[in-house]
Amino acid sequence: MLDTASAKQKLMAFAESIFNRGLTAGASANMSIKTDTGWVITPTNSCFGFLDADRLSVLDQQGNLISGDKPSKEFLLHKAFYDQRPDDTCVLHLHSTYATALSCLPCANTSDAVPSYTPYLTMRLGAIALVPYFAPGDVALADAVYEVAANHPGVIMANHGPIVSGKTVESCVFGMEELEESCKLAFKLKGHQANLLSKDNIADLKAKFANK
Ligand SMILES: O=C(O)[C@@H](O)C(=O)COP(=O)(O)O
Ligand SMILES: [Zn+2]
Repeated sequence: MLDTASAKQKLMAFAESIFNRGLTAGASANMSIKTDTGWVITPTNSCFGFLDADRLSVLDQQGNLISGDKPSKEFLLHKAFYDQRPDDTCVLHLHSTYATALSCLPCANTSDAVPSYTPYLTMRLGAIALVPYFAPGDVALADAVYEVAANHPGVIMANHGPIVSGKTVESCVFGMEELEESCKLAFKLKGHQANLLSKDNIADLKAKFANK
Protein backbone atom coordinates (compact mmCIF):
# COMPACT_ATOMS: atom_id res chain seq x y z
CA MET A 1 0.00 0.00 0.00
CA LEU A 2 1.34 3.44 -0.90
CA ASP A 3 1.85 6.19 1.66
CA THR A 4 0.15 9.55 1.06
CA ALA A 5 3.20 11.27 -0.45
CA SER A 6 3.86 8.44 -2.95
CA ALA A 7 0.16 8.21 -3.83
CA LYS A 8 0.05 11.96 -4.53
CA GLN A 9 3.13 11.70 -6.74
CA LYS A 10 1.66 8.80 -8.74
CA LEU A 11 -1.76 10.40 -9.08
CA MET A 12 -0.22 13.65 -10.37
CA ALA A 13 1.94 11.85 -12.96
CA PHE A 14 -0.82 9.63 -14.34
CA ALA A 15 -3.45 12.40 -14.31
CA GLU A 16 -1.21 14.73 -16.31
CA SER A 17 -0.46 11.98 -18.83
CA ILE A 18 -4.20 11.22 -19.17
CA PHE A 19 -4.92 14.92 -19.74
CA ASN A 20 -2.06 15.38 -22.22
CA ARG A 21 -3.35 12.50 -24.34
CA GLY A 22 -6.83 14.00 -24.58
CA LEU A 23 -8.55 11.30 -22.52
CA THR A 24 -10.19 13.94 -20.36
CA ALA A 25 -11.11 17.58 -20.92
CA GLY A 26 -11.83 20.37 -18.47
CA ALA A 27 -12.71 19.08 -15.00
CA SER A 28 -14.49 15.95 -16.22
CA ALA A 29 -12.61 13.22 -14.37
CA ASN A 30 -11.67 11.94 -10.96
CA MET A 31 -9.10 9.49 -9.63
CA SER A 32 -8.43 8.03 -6.19
CA ILE A 33 -5.68 5.93 -4.66
CA LYS A 34 -6.07 3.90 -1.47
CA THR A 35 -3.22 4.57 0.97
CA ASP A 36 -2.00 3.16 4.27
CA THR A 37 -4.07 5.82 6.09
CA GLY A 38 -7.14 6.28 3.82
CA TRP A 39 -7.32 7.74 0.31
CA VAL A 40 -5.94 10.48 -1.90
CA ILE A 41 -8.56 11.74 -4.38
CA THR A 42 -8.77 14.58 -6.86
CA PRO A 43 -10.71 17.60 -5.58
CA THR A 44 -14.12 18.32 -7.10
CA ASN A 45 -13.90 20.50 -10.19
CA SER A 46 -10.17 19.97 -10.63
CA CYS A 47 -8.50 19.57 -14.02
CA PHE A 48 -6.14 16.60 -14.52
CA GLY A 49 -3.71 18.82 -16.44
CA PHE A 50 -3.21 21.34 -13.63
CA LEU A 51 -3.33 19.49 -10.31
CA ASP A 52 -1.52 20.84 -7.27
CA ALA A 53 -0.19 18.14 -4.90
CA ASP A 54 -0.94 20.29 -1.83
CA ARG A 55 -4.58 20.67 -2.86
CA LEU A 56 -5.30 16.97 -3.53
CA SER A 57 -7.94 15.76 -1.04
CA VAL A 58 -6.51 13.49 1.65
CA LEU A 59 -9.17 11.36 3.37
CA ASP A 60 -8.93 9.12 6.42
CA GLN A 61 -10.25 5.56 6.48
CA GLN A 62 -13.75 6.83 7.30
CA GLY A 63 -13.69 9.18 4.31
CA ASN A 64 -13.26 12.37 6.37
CA LEU A 65 -11.28 15.17 4.75
CA ILE A 66 -7.89 15.55 6.49
CA SER A 67 -6.23 18.05 4.16
CA GLY A 68 -6.56 19.61 0.72
CA ASP A 69 -9.61 20.85 -1.16
CA LYS A 70 -13.18 19.48 -1.11
CA PRO A 71 -13.04 15.94 -2.58
CA SER A 72 -14.66 14.78 -5.82
CA LYS A 73 -18.41 14.41 -5.50
CA GLU A 74 -17.88 10.85 -6.80
CA PHE A 75 -15.99 9.55 -3.74
CA LEU A 76 -18.95 7.27 -2.88
CA LEU A 77 -18.82 5.89 -6.41
CA HIS A 78 -15.13 5.07 -5.96
CA LYS A 79 -15.89 3.65 -2.52
CA ALA A 80 -18.35 1.19 -4.12
CA PHE A 81 -15.34 -0.46 -5.81
CA TYR A 82 -13.12 -0.34 -2.72
CA ASP A 83 -15.88 -1.96 -0.62
CA GLN A 84 -16.51 -4.73 -3.15
CA ARG A 85 -12.91 -5.26 -4.26
CA PRO A 86 -10.74 -5.12 -1.11
CA ASP A 87 -7.50 -5.83 -3.03
CA ASP A 88 -7.95 -2.84 -5.34
CA THR A 89 -6.05 0.39 -4.63
CA CYS A 90 -7.02 2.74 -7.48
CA VAL A 91 -10.25 3.94 -9.16
CA LEU A 92 -10.41 6.18 -12.23
CA HIS A 93 -13.43 7.84 -13.86
CA LEU A 94 -13.23 9.67 -17.19
CA HIS A 95 -15.57 11.05 -19.84
CA SER A 96 -13.28 9.70 -22.58
CA THR A 97 -14.94 10.12 -25.96
CA TYR A 98 -15.55 6.59 -27.25
CA ALA A 99 -16.54 4.93 -23.97
CA THR A 100 -18.87 7.85 -23.27
CA ALA A 101 -20.33 7.67 -26.79
CA LEU A 102 -21.00 3.97 -26.25
CA SER A 103 -22.65 4.77 -22.90
CA CYS A 104 -25.37 6.63 -24.86
CA LEU A 105 -26.31 3.70 -27.12
CA PRO A 106 -28.90 1.00 -26.42
CA CYS A 107 -27.24 -2.05 -24.89
CA ALA A 108 -28.25 -5.66 -25.56
CA ASN A 109 -26.31 -7.18 -22.65
CA THR A 110 -25.65 -4.99 -19.60
CA SER A 111 -23.30 -7.64 -18.15
CA ASP A 112 -21.11 -7.55 -21.26
CA ALA A 113 -21.58 -4.12 -22.80
CA VAL A 114 -18.43 -3.82 -24.95
CA PRO A 115 -17.78 -6.19 -27.87
CA SER A 116 -14.61 -8.30 -27.60
CA TYR A 117 -12.86 -8.02 -30.95
CA THR A 118 -9.33 -8.45 -29.55
CA PRO A 119 -7.96 -10.20 -26.45
CA TYR A 120 -6.68 -7.25 -24.43
CA LEU A 121 -9.95 -6.05 -22.90
CA THR A 122 -10.69 -9.54 -21.57
CA MET A 123 -7.11 -9.82 -20.34
CA ARG A 124 -7.22 -6.47 -18.54
CA LEU A 125 -10.80 -6.12 -17.27
CA GLY A 126 -13.03 -8.98 -18.40
CA ALA A 127 -16.65 -8.22 -19.32
CA ILE A 128 -17.74 -4.60 -18.89
CA ALA A 129 -21.01 -3.91 -17.05
CA LEU A 130 -23.39 -1.09 -17.93
CA VAL A 131 -25.43 0.56 -15.16
CA PRO A 132 -28.48 2.81 -15.72
CA TYR A 133 -28.25 6.59 -15.75
CA PHE A 134 -28.32 8.52 -12.47
CA ALA A 135 -27.11 12.08 -11.99
CA PRO A 136 -23.39 12.54 -11.17
CA GLY A 137 -22.79 12.40 -7.43
CA ASP A 138 -26.17 10.71 -6.77
CA VAL A 139 -25.98 7.99 -4.14
CA ALA A 140 -28.18 5.86 -6.45
CA LEU A 141 -25.32 5.84 -8.99
CA ALA A 142 -22.90 4.57 -6.32
CA ASP A 143 -25.47 1.93 -5.30
CA ALA A 144 -25.89 0.76 -8.91
CA VAL A 145 -22.11 0.44 -9.32
CA TYR A 146 -21.84 -1.33 -5.95
CA GLU A 147 -24.21 -4.01 -7.27
CA VAL A 148 -21.90 -4.94 -10.16
CA ALA A 149 -18.44 -3.99 -8.86
CA ALA A 150 -17.55 -7.36 -7.30
CA ASN A 151 -17.70 -9.04 -10.72
CA HIS A 152 -16.77 -6.09 -12.92
CA PRO A 153 -13.68 -3.91 -12.41
CA GLY A 154 -14.75 -1.99 -15.53
CA VAL A 155 -18.19 -0.34 -15.66
CA ILE A 156 -19.86 2.06 -18.07
CA MET A 157 -22.43 4.43 -16.59
CA ALA A 158 -25.23 5.11 -19.08
CA ASN A 159 -25.16 8.59 -20.66
CA HIS A 160 -22.14 9.49 -18.53
CA GLY A 161 -18.91 7.51 -19.02
CA PRO A 162 -16.53 4.78 -17.86
CA ILE A 163 -15.13 3.95 -14.42
CA VAL A 164 -12.40 1.39 -13.73
CA SER A 165 -10.87 -0.11 -10.61
CA GLY A 166 -7.48 -1.83 -10.34
CA LYS A 167 -5.14 -3.55 -7.91
CA THR A 168 -2.46 -0.99 -8.75
CA VAL A 169 -2.51 2.49 -10.26
CA GLU A 170 -0.92 1.08 -13.40
CA SER A 171 -3.45 -1.73 -13.84
CA CYS A 172 -6.31 0.71 -13.29
CA VAL A 173 -5.05 3.25 -15.84
CA PHE A 174 -4.06 0.59 -18.40
CA GLY A 175 -7.49 -1.03 -17.97
CA MET A 176 -9.19 2.32 -18.63
CA GLU A 177 -7.01 2.93 -21.69
CA GLU A 178 -7.91 -0.48 -23.09
CA LEU A 179 -11.61 0.09 -22.41
CA GLU A 180 -11.45 3.36 -24.36
CA GLU A 181 -9.58 1.66 -27.24
CA SER A 182 -12.10 -1.20 -27.32
CA CYS A 183 -15.01 1.27 -27.51
CA LYS A 184 -13.18 3.09 -30.31
CA LEU A 185 -12.81 -0.21 -32.19
CA ALA A 186 -16.52 -0.90 -31.69
CA PHE A 187 -17.33 2.37 -33.46
CA LYS A 188 -14.71 1.92 -36.20
CA LEU A 189 -16.03 -1.57 -36.96
CA LYS A 190 -19.71 -0.61 -36.97
CA GLY A 191 -21.24 -1.63 -40.27
CA HIS A 192 -18.37 -4.03 -41.05
CA GLN A 193 -18.75 -7.78 -40.83
CA ALA A 194 -16.09 -7.97 -38.10
CA ASN A 195 -15.35 -11.23 -36.31
CA LEU A 196 -15.77 -11.24 -32.55
CA LEU A 197 -13.65 -13.47 -30.34
CA SER A 198 -15.49 -16.75 -29.77
CA LYS A 199 -16.79 -17.91 -26.36
CA ASP A 200 -13.93 -20.45 -26.32
CA ASN A 201 -11.37 -17.73 -27.08
CA ILE A 202 -12.70 -15.69 -24.15
CA ALA A 203 -12.81 -18.66 -21.76
CA ASP A 204 -9.20 -19.44 -22.69
CA LEU A 205 -8.12 -15.82 -22.05
CA LYS A 206 -9.90 -15.78 -18.70
CA ALA A 207 -8.17 -19.00 -17.65
CA LYS A 208 -4.78 -17.64 -18.66
CA PHE A 209 -5.00 -14.03 -17.58
CA ALA A 210 -7.83 -13.38 -15.06
CA ASN A 211 -6.47 -11.80 -11.85
CA LYS A 212 -2.90 -11.80 -13.19
O1 LIG B 1 -19.75 13.99 -14.42
C1 LIG B 1 -19.56 14.52 -13.31
O2 LIG B 1 -20.00 15.62 -12.96
C2 LIG B 1 -18.63 13.77 -12.34
O3 LIG B 1 -18.84 12.40 -12.47
C3 LIG B 1 -17.23 14.10 -12.78
O4 LIG B 1 -16.76 13.48 -13.72
C4 LIG B 1 -16.49 15.18 -12.14
O5 LIG B 1 -16.90 15.38 -10.79
P1 LIG B 1 -15.88 15.98 -9.73
O6 LIG B 1 -14.80 14.94 -9.52
O7 LIG B 1 -16.69 16.23 -8.51
O8 LIG B 1 -15.31 17.22 -10.34
ZN1 LIG C 1 -18.41 12.09 -14.59
